[in-house]
Amino acid sequence: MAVRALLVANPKATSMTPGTQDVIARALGSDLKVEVVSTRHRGHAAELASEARADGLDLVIALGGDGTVNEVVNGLLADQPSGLPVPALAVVPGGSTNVFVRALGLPRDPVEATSALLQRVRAGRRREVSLGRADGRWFTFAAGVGLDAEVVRRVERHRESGRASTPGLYIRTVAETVSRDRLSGGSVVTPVTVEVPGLAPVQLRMAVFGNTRPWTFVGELPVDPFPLASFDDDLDLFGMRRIDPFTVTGVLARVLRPGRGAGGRSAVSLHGVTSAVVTADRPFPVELDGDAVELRQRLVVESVPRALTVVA
Ligand SMILES: Nc1ncnc2c1ncn2[C@@H]1O[C@H](COP(=O)(O)OP(=O)(O)OP(=O)(O)O)[C@@H](O)[C@H]1O
Repeated sequence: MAVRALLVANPKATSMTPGTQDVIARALGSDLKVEVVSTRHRGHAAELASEARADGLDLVIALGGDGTVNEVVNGLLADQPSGLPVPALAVVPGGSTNVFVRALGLPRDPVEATSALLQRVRAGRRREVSLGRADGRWFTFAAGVGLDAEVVRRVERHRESGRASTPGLYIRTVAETVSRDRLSGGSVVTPVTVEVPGLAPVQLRMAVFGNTRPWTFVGELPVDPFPLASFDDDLDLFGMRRIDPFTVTGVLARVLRPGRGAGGRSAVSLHGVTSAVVTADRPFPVELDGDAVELRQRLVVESVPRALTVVA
């Protein structure tokens, strides 16, 4: 019997065109009984995924960037009557960075990825992956606070004013945020306190909880501050005590070499983090899977093993 699937396509994702979506939908339709819906607004992908579960579909395919994947995951795992099976997730990359799908080992090119995905569907290749949760909201590869979240927030503002999402935009925004923070005496990036059970609280200017590796990419280059992170394990924490230009440049130079980790005196690295609480004196920005969410004054982060089945 053909697999019943829903393709949730974000037409606003960076590398999506109507032609790409059409070609991918037709290719998937050759093997699957697939319905195609384009998202019409932020949050729509979550609604569609939640409905797909209620309708008893086998598979939900996200076509877009990491924001679309994040929404689909949150829709699939949203509260529903108990016992309702959760459809498996598959992803075809259509965004700018596409961290989750690349971490699953699928090609970056959407057409190549569709072909690889169809082979895996035919072979019945599925795996369970761990996920993270931040104040109840699911994340697939990373949750960040401090410098990282401030940069994401600023990049989003640039994108709203028409700038394209490119590695250069991120690098310029990191440099701009670090130098403004320095000139303002540290008031641009809110310092946070991170508490992990069993360890003394630590004051950080940046903290990223990673669910897989690499954390992200700069173009082709993986950024790999937590080389032990894996979908089969709890979370990793990569933190920085200082974010002056010298420290940031040094840490960046290390994490751009895969497998080495962050290291250095100002970096904090922890593997196997099951939960953490982040607090600050004032509301601080948070990013989940590369998208800014509402400011928080306290954030509870937890690891959820074997949370979701994916075709990979
Ligand atoms: N029709 C739409 N109009 C405006 N925004 C939308 C629409 N559909 C989805 N979105 C929003 O677009 C945002 C960005 O999408 P997504 O992350 O998939 O692409 P991207 O930013 O290009 O990729 P990446 O995260 O890999 O850089 C998501 O947060 C999603 O909520």
